[in-house]
Amino acid sequence: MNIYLIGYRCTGKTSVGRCLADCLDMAFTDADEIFEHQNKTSISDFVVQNGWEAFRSTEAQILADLSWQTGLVVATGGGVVLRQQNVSAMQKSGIAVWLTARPETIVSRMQADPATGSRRPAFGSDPVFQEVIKTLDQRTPLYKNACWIEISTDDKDTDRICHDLVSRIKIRS
Ligand SMILES: Nc1ncnc2c1ncn2[C@@H]1O[C@H](COP(=O)(O)OP(=O)(O)OP(=O)(O)O)[C@@H](O)[C@H]1O
Ligand SMILES: O=C(O)C1=C[C@@H](O)[C@@H](O)[C@H](O)C1
Ligand SMILES: [Mg+2]
Repeated sequence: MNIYLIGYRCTGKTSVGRCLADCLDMAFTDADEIFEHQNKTSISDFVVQNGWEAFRSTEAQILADLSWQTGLVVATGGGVVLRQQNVSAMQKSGIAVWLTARPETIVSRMQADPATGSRRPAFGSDPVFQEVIKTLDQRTPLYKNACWIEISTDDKDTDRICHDLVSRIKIRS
């Protein structure tokens, strides 16, 4: 069984995922890192050259490959729920945990993280706060539908989130 961390940009999928894998003695993997490694380019450069649909297709292929493996904690990309085939692959091969955060939290983490320029290209021309509100509005039902557990990451450090998550996974399984 795999544990998939889903949620918007900067909700902490990568940070919490590493900690969770350590705590549960599972292997950690990050779909965005695999993407950049396989394509030998940053996500931002890939999207500029090939567009978002090409990104989504490659992302789906990576997810499908991971879903054949077991014992993984997978930090997914923030848009993984946009394709139903990804949701089905996650549900067949494990459980999905939805990490949430307020839009203000997301924007402040995005602005502080040096990886934003290369990993989190804008979806359009909206100012970042508006983009976050609009995209969360579209995706919230998709995250909700895909997940087994939902956990807020506001005002908590990664260790605390990880600890809470381990307890909740143990109670529910
Ligand atoms: N609980 C937290 N408290 C404070 N800062 C956090 C927390 N979780 C993550 N961060 C910070 O937010 C930034 C993004 O974190 P991370 O890369 O784990 O998010 P992500 O959900 O994997 O994002 P993406 O979808 O873009 O891959 C990092 O700078 C990280 O240190
Ligand atoms: O929210 C999104 O659609 C994305 C989030 C990142 O993790 C990357 O997967 C990419 O920038 C797309
Ligand atoms: Mg990540």
